[in-house]
Amino acid sequence: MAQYSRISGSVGLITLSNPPVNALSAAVRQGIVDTVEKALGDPQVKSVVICGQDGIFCGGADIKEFGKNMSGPPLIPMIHTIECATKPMVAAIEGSALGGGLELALGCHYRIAHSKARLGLPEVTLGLLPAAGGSQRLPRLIGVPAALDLITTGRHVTAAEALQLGIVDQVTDHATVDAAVKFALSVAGKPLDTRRISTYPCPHVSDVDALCENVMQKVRKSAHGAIAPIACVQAVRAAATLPYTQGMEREKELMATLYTSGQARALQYSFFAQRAVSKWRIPSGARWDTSTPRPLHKVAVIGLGTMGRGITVALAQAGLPVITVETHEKQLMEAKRAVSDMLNRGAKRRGVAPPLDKISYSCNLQDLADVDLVIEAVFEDMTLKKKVFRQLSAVCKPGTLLCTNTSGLDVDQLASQSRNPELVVGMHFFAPAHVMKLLEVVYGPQSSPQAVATAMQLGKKMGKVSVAVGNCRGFVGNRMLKLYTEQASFLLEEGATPDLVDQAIEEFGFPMGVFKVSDLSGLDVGWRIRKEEKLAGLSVASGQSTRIREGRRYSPLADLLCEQGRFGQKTGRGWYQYDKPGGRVARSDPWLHHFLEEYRAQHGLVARHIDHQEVLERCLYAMINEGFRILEDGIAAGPEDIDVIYVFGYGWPRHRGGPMFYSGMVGLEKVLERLEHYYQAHPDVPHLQPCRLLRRLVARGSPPVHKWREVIKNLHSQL
Ligand SMILES: CCCCCC/C=C/CC(=O)SCCNC(=O)CCNC(=O)[C@H](O)C(C)(C)COP(=O)(O)OP(=O)(O)OC[C@H]1O[C@@H](n2cnc3c(N)ncnc32)[C@H](O)[C@@H]1OP(=O)(O)O
Repeated sequence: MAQYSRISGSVGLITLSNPPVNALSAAVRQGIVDTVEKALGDPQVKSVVICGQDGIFCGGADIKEFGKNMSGPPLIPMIHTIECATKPMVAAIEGSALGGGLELALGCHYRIAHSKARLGLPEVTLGLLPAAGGSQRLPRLIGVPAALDLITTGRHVTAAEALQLGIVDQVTDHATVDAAVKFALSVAGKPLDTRRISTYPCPHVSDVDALCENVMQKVRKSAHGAIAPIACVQAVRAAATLPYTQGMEREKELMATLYTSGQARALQYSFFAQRAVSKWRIPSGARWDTSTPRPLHKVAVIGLGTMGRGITVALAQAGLPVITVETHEKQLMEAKRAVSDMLNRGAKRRGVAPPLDKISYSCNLQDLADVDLVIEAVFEDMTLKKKVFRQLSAVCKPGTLLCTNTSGLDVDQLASQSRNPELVVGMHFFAPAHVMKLLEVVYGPQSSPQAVATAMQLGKKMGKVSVAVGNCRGFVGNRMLKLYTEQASFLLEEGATPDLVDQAIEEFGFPMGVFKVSDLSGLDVGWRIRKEEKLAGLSVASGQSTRIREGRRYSPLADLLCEQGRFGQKTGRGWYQYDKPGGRVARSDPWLHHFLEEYRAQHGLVARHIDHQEVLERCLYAMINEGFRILEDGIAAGPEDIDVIYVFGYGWPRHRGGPMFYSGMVGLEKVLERLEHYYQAHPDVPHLQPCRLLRRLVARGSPPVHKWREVIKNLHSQL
């Protein structure tokens, strides 16, 4: 787990060896302890280089070991021994030095990094802090403000930035280990007193309390209830105000609270869930490791509205040649300007050249004859999309993959319009498409393994977290969201206000409450869909009660607001009021409260007191119940898929893992009991009826989330 050799006569070389990222498992830590002892005890060795096998220094502590009984040598004394060594210790950093990996490097006397290496202390993203001395050494090395930035955000820095900050001593474009060995030879025998970071005083900051308080306030605002960023500030403050040994005590104390917290469990689950979804498998038996994606030389986007433009930008930024098509020259030119602006802004931010030359613009569908993949992003209208699919099917070369960007339309219906339905998949992007990380890749019963693999790989290339999901109304994300927003409206009917509901949701950790999101995205979008579905507007069958549609409870509140022209931010009025159309700051609206009172009076509803707990239970448990139904239906392969969709696409607080993980944290019995309670109170809301899988899991003793797949498999085999 750590190999030892002597090279260039007097350099001891320690190579961490634990593929794929050389994580510091118990065996690796033991290997380091043993090989360091060997190197220090070998009189021939005058200096030591520590590197990692296969081009990566170290991805940090082995996250799989967290939550289990820790065995093997602990990191802190191991790093302390390295720092106290009387022979120069040099870290040769290639690939990544993250978390415990960087802490190990900070224990060394020198650090040489390859120019492509990335360094960071991302523990905060796992609900932890750098507790192997990282929170105490980094501020001593680079100063408190820079350390606060790196430790509270967990961001990775490039080798160039690391050099500028003073984290590394040298950056090389050549073989890193060779450079480190050369360096180690040059420093052999030199005094090390000035190289032990733990002995450095923390660089002076004029008002450390004010600085830390300022950062604390920022962190509190952006953390949405996450505790690790706050502990990170406290740990760095200890480095700035206490001697090293006392700072280490504080680091340990803070870590002890985080290490066993539910938030750390949720964040670590989320880390693995994000990776698990890339290993997709679908009911046809096709899977990630047996399906070969199609090479993409040229792709196309049809329809350059908001979504089409964002998708074009994401494709061009991923380095793909894109041809875009709009119906009219005027719209095409408008879109070209907007796309170019977006690319220019993105390039400026990243300090690179804008990939403007990757995109060509056309009004002629015939220009798509030679593309390998098309993403159709026209208006969300089935008739229009079908027409486009028929045209594409006639124009494109055989084998071209046809993808539709839709937020919920039936992908199978569209596939039926194509000559090759096996080459059709849905690609549900989230707005703004060049920014949002989530992509739902929607497969149908006929989609070929290659089509799914290609869309998944394309998503990855665009930097997205792609999740393969089955075809159903709203797919996974929007299908669940519908139940959440529906409950929110019911709560208004029963006595809540948008302010109260949003406050409860934001306190839970969502960046924005349900009504603020609705105002932001525009109430008219859902209204148009409900009118098409004949749930709203003039086409509603006469004689139907306003509050019942298709035999179940329906809230017409959003429709009524739309009838008044209250579409949200864009009209300056919605569930809230704004200072002007397009205004961003939501203010409570007395008109709305009065409107709700009148509505209740009109329908004989008596307002009752609703507390935050009920808001959360009604909105979140209804959504979670639908998540279980989605698993039951086989639309998502496992709870991780749903959780990743919610964390990356819907603002679910990552430190709560995702809706399915959260239900396990709450306790499945409790979720079941509360759903039963609410279903009894609202029998006209069938979605509150606890579904079979939830009942089955509770009957099986509520196994942890990673065991659910077995229960789901059994359930499917009985159907
Ligand atoms: C009181 C107790 C004191 C305890 C002290 C504990 C101290 C903790 C400090 C830490 O070090 S916490 C860990 C900090 N490190 C990280 O957060 C890094 C996590 N990893 C990454 O960011 C990336 O994996 C990477 C290193 C940048 C590589 O990215 P790449 O895209 O190349 O590969 P992935 O698909 O992400 O990963 C490949 C494979 O490796 C698994 N893995 C990655 N890192 C770890 C890890 N630190 N521990 C265990 N496993 C890891 C990952 O899950 C993938 O596995 P798969 O099975 O192939 O999906």
